[in-house]
Amino acid sequence: MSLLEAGNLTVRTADGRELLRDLSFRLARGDRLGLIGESGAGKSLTVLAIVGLLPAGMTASGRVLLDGEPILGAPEWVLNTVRGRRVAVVFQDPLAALDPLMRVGAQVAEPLRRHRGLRGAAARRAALEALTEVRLGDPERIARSYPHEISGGQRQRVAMAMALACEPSFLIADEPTAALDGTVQAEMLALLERLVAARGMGLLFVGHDLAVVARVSRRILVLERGRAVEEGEVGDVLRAPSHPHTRDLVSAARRLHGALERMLP
Ligand SMILES: Nc1ncnc2c1ncn2[C@@H]1O[C@H](COP(=O)(O)OP(=O)(O)OP(=O)(O)O)[C@@H](O)[C@H]1O
Repeated sequence: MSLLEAGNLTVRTADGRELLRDLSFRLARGDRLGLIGESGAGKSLTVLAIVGLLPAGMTASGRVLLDGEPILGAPEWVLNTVRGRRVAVVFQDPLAALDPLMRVGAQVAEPLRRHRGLRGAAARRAALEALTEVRLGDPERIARSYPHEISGGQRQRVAMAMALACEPSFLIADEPTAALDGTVQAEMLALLERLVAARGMGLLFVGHDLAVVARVSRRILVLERGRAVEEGEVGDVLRAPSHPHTRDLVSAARRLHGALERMLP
């Protein structure tokens, strides 16, 4: 059985416009699928539809199964037990996931309280462990800080610690490194790869940068204007892209890479 299965997933606006059309894919436990496409292709709506967080007025149809259990259209109380415990999402902007008025440690402890019933010292200890696992130096200090007192890279690690605290089997990372600069981005990707491998989680990695998506994914699904246009193993897609849109993405990435190579001594 797949960890996640999306079948004919379609998202419509209130006035009936289809923003995502007939998207179908499967993800096995421990597998890594990259979802790539230009701005506006429908990547974020795919993520929001899976976790039942579409903007007001939009509706999703089709199937989304998690471990064989339908979650699309499931009542809110069911989704509340799924989100954060079985499926976790890390978004591009960690500030959006963090409460500016709450210390980091208390925020990381929150999902542990809600889903695992941890309280007091046990919750604090588990939160510190979660912060240590994402390789944050001096986790005690970080736990005492407010979000604005730590760097952007540290905030994204905190968001990752929150996402992973309850040991979900499925992680969705929606452009998690897009707001970070080069070195911090590379460190974050290495951390993500290590944690996904160590825990055997399924990963849906969303991005617009082919080099980044190809690095962390085993398979890749290309979206164009709300439709899947190509799917395959990363190596195959990079070597022999079959759809014109994929060919454009690959040649753009090659040009960028080639330009860098030429600038190097
Ligand atoms: N709240 C909304 N109301 C109306 N249309 C929306 C809304 N959110 C997104 N859309 C439209 O849906 C389409 C897909 O948007 P989506 O955010 O999923 O794209 P994306 O691939 O994630 O792009 P980006 O890389 O820029 O985040 C776009 O045409 C966008 O304009």
